Amino acid sequence: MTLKLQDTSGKVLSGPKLVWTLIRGFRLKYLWAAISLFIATAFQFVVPLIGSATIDYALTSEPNSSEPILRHIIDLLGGSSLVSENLWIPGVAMLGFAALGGVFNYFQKLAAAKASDGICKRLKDQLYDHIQRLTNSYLDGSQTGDLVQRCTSDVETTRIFLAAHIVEIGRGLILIVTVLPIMLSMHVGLTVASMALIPVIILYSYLYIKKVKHLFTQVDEAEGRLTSVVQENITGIRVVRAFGRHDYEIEKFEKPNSEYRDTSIKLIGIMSWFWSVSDIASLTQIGIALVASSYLAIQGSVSVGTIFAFLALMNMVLWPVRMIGRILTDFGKTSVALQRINEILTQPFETESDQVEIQPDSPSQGFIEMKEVSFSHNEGTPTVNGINLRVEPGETLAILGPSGSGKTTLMHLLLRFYDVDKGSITLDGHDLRTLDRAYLRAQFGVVLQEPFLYSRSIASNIKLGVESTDQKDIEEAARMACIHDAITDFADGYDTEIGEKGITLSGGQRQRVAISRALLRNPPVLLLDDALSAVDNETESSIIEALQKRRGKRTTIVIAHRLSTLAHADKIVVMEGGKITQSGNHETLRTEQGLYQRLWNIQTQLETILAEETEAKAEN
Ligand SMILES: Nc1ncnc2c1ncn2[C@@H]1O[C@H](COP(=O)(O)OP(=O)(O)OP(=O)(O)O)[C@@H](O)[C@H]1O
Repeated sequence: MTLKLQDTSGKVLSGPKLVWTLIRGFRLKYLWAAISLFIATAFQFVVPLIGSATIDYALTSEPNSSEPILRHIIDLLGGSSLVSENLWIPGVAMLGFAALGGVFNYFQKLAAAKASDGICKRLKDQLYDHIQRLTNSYLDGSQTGDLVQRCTSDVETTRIFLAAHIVEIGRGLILIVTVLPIMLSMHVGLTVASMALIPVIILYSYLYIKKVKHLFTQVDEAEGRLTSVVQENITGIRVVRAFGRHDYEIEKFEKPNSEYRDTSIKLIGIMSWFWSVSDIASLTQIGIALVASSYLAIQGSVSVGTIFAFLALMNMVLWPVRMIGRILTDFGKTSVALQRINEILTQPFETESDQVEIQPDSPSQGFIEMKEVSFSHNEGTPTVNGINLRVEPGETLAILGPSGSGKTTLMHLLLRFYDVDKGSITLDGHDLRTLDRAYLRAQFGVVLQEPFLYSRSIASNIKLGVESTDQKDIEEAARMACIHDAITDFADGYDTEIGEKGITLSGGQRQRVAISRALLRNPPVLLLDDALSAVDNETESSIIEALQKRRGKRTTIVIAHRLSTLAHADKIVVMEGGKITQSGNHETLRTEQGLYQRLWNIQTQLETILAEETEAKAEN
């Protein structure tokens, strides 16, 4: 069931409506919790009534005709003479009722815990699912730590509220509704004196929390920033060490850490005032009740037992009233947390498009065409501009260009991580924007510039994205990527765990595992973004040799800086400043003035120098 925490006009829900929507699907559990609570409360307030009746009717022999409830209780216990001679009877009855109250309290807590855990699991599932499908632009602009905090800490704040406080609100209402008539039936004046400040305390709590709600947002956001810094630091700990940036990082951490501390202290300070004032008000209420009941007792208009019952019942009501402050505080925090969660849940999916998306029946032929493609990450300067490219089925295209010239961006546009701003990209003649994204991405085998491997076995990393496969195919893909021998050298071979709980692969090994993963899919189009940058020359030529076998059958697009990786391609394009400045093949570009020729000359000169040095060494 998908939760929507906003109304049809897009306004985020608040107050009771928010809670009511949140508990959808778990309302029966809360109903059972409320019934258990009602029974528990009923048992609990019988206890002071028995005490009161025992004092009045059995001990002090002061029956008061205005308190039929107490007299009725004594009659139920066997009459005043029997009770006064057998004081264990009210004692056992009080214990029994208190125990029964405890049992039903347990039922209530269990039901509320099951409901709140269920609601939060659903919320986390929904968040996780939504994050998988968010647009790349949203993810580019988000801090990972903050997203993690929304999925964990914000959901936890919600869980605590749902587990403890919804039922507390119920308890407060039940107590007020049930205890008030009993108190009124015993003594109207004393009831008014015992309850006079309660509406004031409730109103004060409501207004106060409303006023400081923005502070909850500040604390939550400060915590988000802190989590982001920690997350970033741990991810980049090697860079920090390599550059000796400990002090800088500690200083950088200091700022959000102090900010979090300061906002928390500010909130605690303000909340302490709130608690103190509401405690003083509650104690004043008890004082008023004590003075009033003592006065009435001196006047002789109420019995000692009535005072005992009154004070006990008033305490029972006052406790949830004091809890209202805590409930409202936590509700304030929870609504801020839910707003932050809702912000993610209302982000559009990357698949939401006005155009009808088609899913061709057969795999792609690998025919790619780009016409006048322009795209900009940020408004203003285009990242790529006026790109025209044609890659025939089975052809190998190589892209070369200085850093930041837009090569990776072009590949991301092909995978439809982003949509083009102008122009069009087609696959087999279909505009990418009309193709089903899952179909589109299934046509590509991709090795990203920074290959990501999961903390799982090597085999599971290679077969990622392939429904079912046998070991033979995994090994074949690993052989093509020249990593099979290295894997079998590990004690656990393909079952070797990578990452936190396992071994750490070298940069070149990681790249080759990622290449195996892409090759195993046997995709119509293979995209390699600087995928051979970390492998040695010999391994590079073996991989290229293996890739050549795909030639004519499967399309390959290679982005690289080394000419040795590019030279074999059918077509080579040079990108500079987001534009294609040259295109041809190795032979034509080698002789044409431009970046390719300059790189070729540098490389040839280096080779000549190396050859001369080797010759000189050999002569010596
Ligand atoms: N997600 C993004 N948000 C904003 N700008 C981006 C983003 N990704 C890349 N850019 C910018 O777009 C430009 C092109 O980046 P791109 O990664 O396509 O270059 P590249 O040619 O692949 O570089 P390299 O050879 O270093 O990998 C760069 O100026 C980069 O800063």
